[in-house]
Amino acid sequence: MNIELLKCHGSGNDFFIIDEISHTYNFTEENRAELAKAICDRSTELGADGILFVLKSEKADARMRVFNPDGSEASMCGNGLRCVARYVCELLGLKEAIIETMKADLQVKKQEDIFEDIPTYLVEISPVSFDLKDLPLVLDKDTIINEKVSGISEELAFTALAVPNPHFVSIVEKEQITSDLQKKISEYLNGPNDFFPDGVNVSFVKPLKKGHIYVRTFERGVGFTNACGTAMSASTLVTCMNGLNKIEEPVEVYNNGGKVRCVVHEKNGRQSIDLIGNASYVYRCEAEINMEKPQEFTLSQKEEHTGEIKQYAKLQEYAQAVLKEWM
Ligand SMILES: N[C@@H](CCC[C@H](N)C(=O)O)C(=O)O
Repeated sequence: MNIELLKCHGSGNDFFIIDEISHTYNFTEENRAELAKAICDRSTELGADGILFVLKSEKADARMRVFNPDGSEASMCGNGLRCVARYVCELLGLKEAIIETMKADLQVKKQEDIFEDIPTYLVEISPVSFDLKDLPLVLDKDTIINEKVSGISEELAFTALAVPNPHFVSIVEKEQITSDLQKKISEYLNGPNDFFPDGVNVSFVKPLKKGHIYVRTFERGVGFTNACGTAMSASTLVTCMNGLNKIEEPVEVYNNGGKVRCVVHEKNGRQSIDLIGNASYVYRCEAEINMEKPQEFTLSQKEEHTGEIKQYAKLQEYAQAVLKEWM
């Protein structure tokens, strides 16, 4: 089977978009999982943090399904949704759209460029839940908000929230960022453990100065990535709950792949977050894939988006310089 792939990224969190609106691939569920394992494998010519399948929707402008490199399906992906937002808006000639995801239909909108000549989209991150059953996190209580959980860390306090994919967030100091603590906790919680039966995305957040934070995430089904959009959104909310930032005010969120902007909203006691950032294209190619042996693919017609790559490098350089100064 010949499959068209579009390599894209949001904050250096990179994905392949597979368009099932314009093409009929007739993937089975097993095909999707196996395809993710094969083409996201970084030891191959391809490699990515996930696949974004873009499908027709009966109730929205399009539907997004996200698969992690380990073949698991994620309920949401913030950086991926910005890329899908751009793809769908350009495909359908729209400035805003509604995208159906596993648990919610979400609003996406074209925005003013976050940095010179960087295609920028705003995506809605919601619903938010602190109910441990929604992650799930197995503990004999309903929520974990800024609490130490015995058996996970005696040192750090965490907040558990679903947006709606599961996140475990701790506000830390620089020493904890540079230590191997996050790796140890994340690997434990994403292996066989008594707390998170489905694994969890684990983020360390370092406040830089008012309105600016740094977030690093170990993603479930992936490992450390340059950035995780839902994690940066969840982390911004956690900093607002801690009085470090304010609801309705933009927060600049730095990450290892660049920067985004998050705005937390609260209405009738329910929170949602706007995640605003780049949706960049890297290259397009065609892959000849035998679904019986997807790891033995061959590639053709690679076409690079060199202008976008160069432009994004400037944003990255800027973000790195800020981090060097403020961390
Ligand atoms: N990178 C994503 C999140 C992808 C899914 C995550 N690994 C999970 O399993 O929940 C983002 O940008 O939000």
